[in-house]
Parts: sequence; C-alpha cells; structure tokens
Amino acid sequence: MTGKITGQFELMATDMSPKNAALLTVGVALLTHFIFNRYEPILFAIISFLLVLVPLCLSLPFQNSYGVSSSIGLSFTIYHATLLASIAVYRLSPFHPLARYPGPVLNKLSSWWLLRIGLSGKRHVFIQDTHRRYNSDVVRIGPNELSIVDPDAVIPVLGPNGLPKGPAWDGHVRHSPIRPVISWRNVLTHSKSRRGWMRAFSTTAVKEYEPILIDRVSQLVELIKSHEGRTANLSQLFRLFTYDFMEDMAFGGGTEVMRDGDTHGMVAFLRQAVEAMAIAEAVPWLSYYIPSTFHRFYMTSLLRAQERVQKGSANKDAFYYLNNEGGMAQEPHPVLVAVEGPLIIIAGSDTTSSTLSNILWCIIAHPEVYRKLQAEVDRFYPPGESALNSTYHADMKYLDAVVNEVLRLYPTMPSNGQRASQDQGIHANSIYIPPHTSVRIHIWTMWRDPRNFYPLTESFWPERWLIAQDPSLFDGKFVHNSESFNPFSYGPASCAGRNLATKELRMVVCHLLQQVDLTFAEGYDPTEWEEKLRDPFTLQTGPLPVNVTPRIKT
Ligand code: HEM
Repeated sequence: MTGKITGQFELMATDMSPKNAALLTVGVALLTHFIFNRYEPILFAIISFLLVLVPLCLSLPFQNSYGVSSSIGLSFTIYHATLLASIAVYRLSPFHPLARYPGPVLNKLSSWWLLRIGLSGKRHVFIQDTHRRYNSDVVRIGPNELSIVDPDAVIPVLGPNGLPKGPAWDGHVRHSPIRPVISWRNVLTHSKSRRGWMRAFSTTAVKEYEPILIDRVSQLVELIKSHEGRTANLSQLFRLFTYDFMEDMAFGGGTEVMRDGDTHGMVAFLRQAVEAMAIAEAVPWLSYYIPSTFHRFYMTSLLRAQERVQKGSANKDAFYYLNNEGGMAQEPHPVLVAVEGPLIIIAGSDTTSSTLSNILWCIIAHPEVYRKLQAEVDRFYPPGESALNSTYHADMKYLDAVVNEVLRLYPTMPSNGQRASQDQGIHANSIYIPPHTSVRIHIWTMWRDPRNFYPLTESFWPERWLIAQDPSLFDGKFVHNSESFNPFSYGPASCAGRNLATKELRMVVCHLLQQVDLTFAEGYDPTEWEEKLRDPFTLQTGPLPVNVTPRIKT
C-alpha cells in the first residue's frame, strides 16, 4: 500500500512544475504546523518524519528541473521557512487563543526567550516588569503560557477544583511515566501518590524527626559560633545544615557535610541541578532530547533512595512512611517510592536553606527588627532555657511576623509551580484561560503589589502582620490581603512538608538569636542581595558573609 502511494507520488512528481512543487511544499508545511499545534508530538520518530523525511520526499518534484542536492536544499528551505513563518504568524495573530493578553513579542513568538531569561536567573524580575509594563494582571510570558497576579484567580487555578500541573513538570522528569508526587499531571495519580507524603509529614511523624532536628540545629549554631573572629558565609552554612538534616530525616542518616565540608560535592551538585531546572521550566520538550545536570542529579538521588528502600533504616525516617514500612496501608511499589528521592532532597533542603538565608539577611539588614526579635526570643527563652525546645515557638508572634514577611518578599518559589488547562478552558474569576494553556500565579509580583500589601509594599516591615491582627496598632491606609498569601501554595498540591519546614525555620532562628549576635562582614554591600537572587525554579541566594559574636560564652 505504502509502495503504491509512493509510486503515485513519484508519478505526480515527474509531471510537476517547480512552481507547483513549491506550492505543494508550502501546503504540506502548513499541514505540519497544524499537526504540531494540535498534537504536540515529541517522539523522535515522529519529529524526524515531520521535519526530515517529509521535506526529503517533497524534493522529488523539484528534481524535474534541478539536480538532487539543489532540490533537497530548495524543498528543505521552503518547507522549514513556511513552517517557521506559519508558527510565528499564528502566534502573533488575533486568532491565537491568547491573543487578547498582552506580552512581549519575543515571548509570544517562542519559549526560547523565556529560557534565556530563566538561565539568566532573573525570571521573577522579568515577569514582574512585564506585568508593570503592560499594567495588566494577566500577561503572556510564552507562546502558550500566562502569568496571573489577580488574587481572585488563586482558588480557581490552585484550589481543589483547579488546574492540574503544567507541561514543565513533564520536562523535569524527562517525560518519564514514573514520577515523584510533585510532577504528576494526572490529578488522580497525583492524589494517590501524595498519600505516602501525608504519612511522612503528619504531626506524629514530624514529632519523631524533632530529636534529629534539635541535634542538627545545635551542631549548626556551634559551627556558626566557631567562626568568631572570621567571616562566616551563612548561606553556605545553612545549605550544609539543611543537607545533613534532610539526609537524617529522609534516609536515616548518611552525610556529615557540616562536620567535613562538602567534600563529595553533593551540596554543590544540588545547586547546579536546581539551576538546570530552568531549562525544563521554559522548554519542557528539550529535556526529552538533551539531559541536563538536573537529570544526572535526578538519577543519582533516585539510586540513593533505592539503596535506602532496599536496606531499610533503624530510625523512623521519611522513607519509613513513604515506603509504608509500618504496614499501615497497602505497600507501594519500591520503584514508585524511590522516585520520591530527588524530590525529598530538593524540597527537604534547598527550600529551607534559602528561606533561612533570606530571614537572616532581612533581620541583619534591619537592626531594629533584629533587636525586637532577639528580645522576643529572650522573653520566651531566658538564659538557662533552651531555645531548641519548640514548646513556645508557635506562640512567638513577632517571629511569625518576620517569617511571613520574608516569605512575602522572598517566596521560595517566586514563579510558583506551573499549572495548565486541559481540553476545557476555565474562568479564573474574570480571566478566561483557554484550553491547553500553561499558567503561573506569580506570587513574587502579587505580593509586591500595593493593592495587596500597603504601605511599605516593597520594604521589609514585619509589623504589618501584627497590624493585620490588631488594626488599632496603625493609623492610616492599610491593605493586607492575607487571602492571597500562601507561601506553601494552596489546594491539593500544596506543600506536603509545611509543618516540618515551619518547625525547622523557627528552631534555627530562635536558637541562633539566643546564642549569637550577627552583623554583616566588613565590605559586604547589602544591596547585592536582591541582585544576586536567582529564580531557575526555587529561589537561589548569593553569599551572606557575617561577623559572629557569641552572646553566651561556653
Ligand atoms: C520554607 C520551606 C518551604 C516552602 C516555602 C515550600 C513551598 C512549597 C510550594 C510553594 C509548593 C507547591 C509547588 C506547586 O504548587 O507546584 C511545595 C510543594 C511541595 N513541598 Fe514544599 N516548601 C518548603 C519546604 C518543604 C519541605 C521541608 C518539604 C519536605 C521534605 C517539602 C515537600 C514538598 C512536597 C512533597 C511538595 C509537592 C506537593 C504535591 O505536589 O502534592 N517542602 N512546597
């Protein structure tokens, strides 16, 4: 049958003039655009067929008038030029489903532009500038991607009946059929694979991790104290701390990077991997073809988790729950469990370390806040009382205000996790999201918007959280849209580790402020901080050099 069609095509081809051959090539290229647009194929065989074999066949009619190589050159040029032009015209045309939304032309044309911005580390600032430039709550940041900063869109997009995860999550796992919970795009599979995480970060489980946390926080503060008389880079020390704690909490122990340094380069590897996540965030299909540092990291972490699952652990670590070693419910398949390894390493260490760095930078840059917070610590934990004891942490209102204010200005995922509509469009408040559109609720911009937080919108002002609870504390215009504020996200895919993360942040800050005084190291320019923040996926911080003075001599 195929031979018969090819034979007929050859017969037609021998009669065709160069003009008709060119028209045929243009027509087939337009059809190819339709196929790409409708089905978004990524398989190598289909891509090669559409981009190589089809134009090769289309060179046959040209061979009546030209030599073989000129005909191939001609058909490839006409075919690919038409394909690219057709894609560009369609993406900029009023017929594109996202045509009504403003955005930079280059972003509308291609997702490569967002990739360039992602690799520069400044995606968060670019998206914020784009909203401001077009003075719009919705902007188009990619050919098929919207950024939204309307607080009323949070529930329709992220809430229980909201949108599933977007295609970026396919890219993170190289389109693998087996994924960690955060990457499942199918809502049912996602909710099923979340069960283990709910066990692993339940109140009971988090209580069980507390003794390990206490040991590691104590070790961290001793390490920081040991820097008396020399500069301590707090960002790096927090990375070492969260890595060691994550290893203990997730895998029952294994590293001593606080003690020995990052001698095996695992902490550096993790940072490089997160930086490389910018690729899949912008151009998910690219990861299918080109593995990045992130994918090497992914495989290494998966093997680490597999080793833990096979060996078991003497402690009730997170894998004890994920792997259901207590046997409380039907056991998941070991492969499905090990795949959570890369996620637990990143979510369990990178998020808390950058948040701690942001907290410390903010309070050192604002000495009046530092003093007030330290006074609160001293009130709850006077000399002789261990601030590692978490009994009062939740009652510390100013500490809570500081943490919230830091997460408002420096959210751990500034561009949030991507979601996408499926075959049906949805209305997110007044915003229509057409089918097959990727969406981000851009919290970096939303929480730096005077319509949501006022006054001192872009300044660090923890007092706003106290005023929100007691308006009599402030005279004047005050806006506090706490409903839009969900630093651990919202809905069925919100942060599973929130309880642990909160406990960890509070314990480190309390114990550290009880034990030491910190100031910026000589020569450090605090204005560098925001310049050095990067948003490849989770917020990455620059160095935080400080002087350390122990308050309580040991
Ligand atoms: C300051 C610390 C942290 C912040 C601000 C944070 C924030 C977030 C956010 C915003 C999401 C949602 C991503 C999305 O919408 O696609 C998320 C998801 C998640 N986080 Fe966290 N996180 C933190 C720490 C942790 C820790 C310590 C763990 C546990 C090891 C953890 C485990 C998870 C998991 C498993 C998910 C995926 C949930 C799902 O898809 O169902 N996180 N986190």
